[in-house]
Amino acid sequence: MNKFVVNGGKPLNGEVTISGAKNAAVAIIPGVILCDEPCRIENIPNISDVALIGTILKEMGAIVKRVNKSTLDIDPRHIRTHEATTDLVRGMRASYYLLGALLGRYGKAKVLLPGGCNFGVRPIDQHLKGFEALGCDHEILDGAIDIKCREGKLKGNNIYLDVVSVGTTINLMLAAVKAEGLTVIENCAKEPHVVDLANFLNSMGADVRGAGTDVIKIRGVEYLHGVTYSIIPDQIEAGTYMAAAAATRGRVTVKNITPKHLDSITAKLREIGCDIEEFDEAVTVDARGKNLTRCNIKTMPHPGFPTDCQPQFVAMLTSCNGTSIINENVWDNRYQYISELQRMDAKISVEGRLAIIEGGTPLKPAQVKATDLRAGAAMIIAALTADGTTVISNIHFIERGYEEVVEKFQQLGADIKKVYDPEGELAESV
Ligand SMILES: CC(=O)N[C@H]1[C@@H](OP(=O)(O)OP(=O)(O)OC[C@H]2O[C@@H](n3ccc(=O)[nH]c3=O)[C@H](O)[C@@H]2O)O[C@H](CO)[C@@H](O)[C@@H]1O
Ligand SMILES: C=C(OP(=O)(O)O)C(=O)O
Repeated sequence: MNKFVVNGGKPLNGEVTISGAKNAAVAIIPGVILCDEPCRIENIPNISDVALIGTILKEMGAIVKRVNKSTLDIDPRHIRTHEATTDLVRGMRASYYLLGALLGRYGKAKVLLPGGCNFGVRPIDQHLKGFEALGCDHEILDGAIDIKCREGKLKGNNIYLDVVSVGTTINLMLAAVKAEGLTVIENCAKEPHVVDLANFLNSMGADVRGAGTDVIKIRGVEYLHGVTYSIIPDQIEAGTYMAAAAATRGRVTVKNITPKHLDSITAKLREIGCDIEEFDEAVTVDARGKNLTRCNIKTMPHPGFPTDCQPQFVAMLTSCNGTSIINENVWDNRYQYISELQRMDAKISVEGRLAIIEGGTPLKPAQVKATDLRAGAAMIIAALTADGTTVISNIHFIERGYEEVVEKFQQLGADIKKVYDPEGELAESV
């Protein structure tokens, strides 16, 4: 089992280049299924979730070729099945986008229920309600969702989402792009990756309007042509390096980003006392010599503070003076990692959706594990602040969403390496 070994206690310094956004890539790649011609997708992050969705598409018959580290050519014309029932589907959350894409192409889909990070229950009732409104019936059979259009082709409709859901907004956009007539989705998610998918679909000839607002209108089209499309930068990867800069009292310039996507993150870093300088496609976080102080954070759908940066900010706030209160408002159970931070002597208590951090006492090195993707990133940040050697296991979670995480932190001066530990393999298998 691979582990990260981190010798912490040094400020990060320098520049880091952010990769393409995981949560856009994992929507756009299945989106290619809807296209009637081959597509080239650029700025794809080299992460395991992307490898997984690429392999699933290949197994379905698509020709997927890596042109270089960040570019994939995908020819969906050879896909001959509306089914994705390989076990790989359970390895990630975003495999549920195969439902929308296959429904849009075939009017039917059979896809295993998805996996992804465990935050307690992750329902898909809103996805299914939306598909039903577009004219589909579904049943759950052998762990798969089997869904069929009642009349062969999906029909546009008005859909009001009961909760603001990224996955539902994206899945319904995928399903509706080739449906008959007009689909109106209200109470949509507004995340940058929702807008990126809409831009991708429109570049192929779709008619999607309003992405980035509460209401998205999609008029179905018959044909989508091939394109070359570049994925947006990863807002959450950027936020992770920004939090790490603050936690270590360093100075880091995060490059290849869209500063607007980071507004809620830069606002919090300014509030605790960091200097932030914004450029066209970069932002510098300067925390050198600062006496950083507490803040409160409530996670919200975009443009609110992203839940996917919550663990990284909790780890960072352990180093800031005063009591910070976090309100995790999106997921019921996204604090499993806090017991790992407590191993490092973090003074954090959890009361329902609140995490209360008594900051300002240094963390101590320990053996910890990543309990999920962003929790793993939080462990790296915590380890970078702790004087001594911290060993992080379960790093496959981190590799789901961070490209070259060791190399990028090393480039900022961190003492971090990946090691293979055969004993760990035994320990983790029991
Ligand atoms: C692959 C991907 O992009 N994953 C992201 C996506 O997950 P995902 O798309 O799964 O998250 P959603 O936005 O759908 O979930 C938001 C909230 O809606 C609830 N809900 C969702 C769907 C549904 O049918 N019924 C329902 O009640 C969820 O329980 C949760 O409380 O957005 C989350 C919120 O920004 C992020 O944490 C994930 O990183
Ligand atoms: C929770 C996340 O991903 P997923 O929904 O794919 O599990 C994430 O990116 O932080």
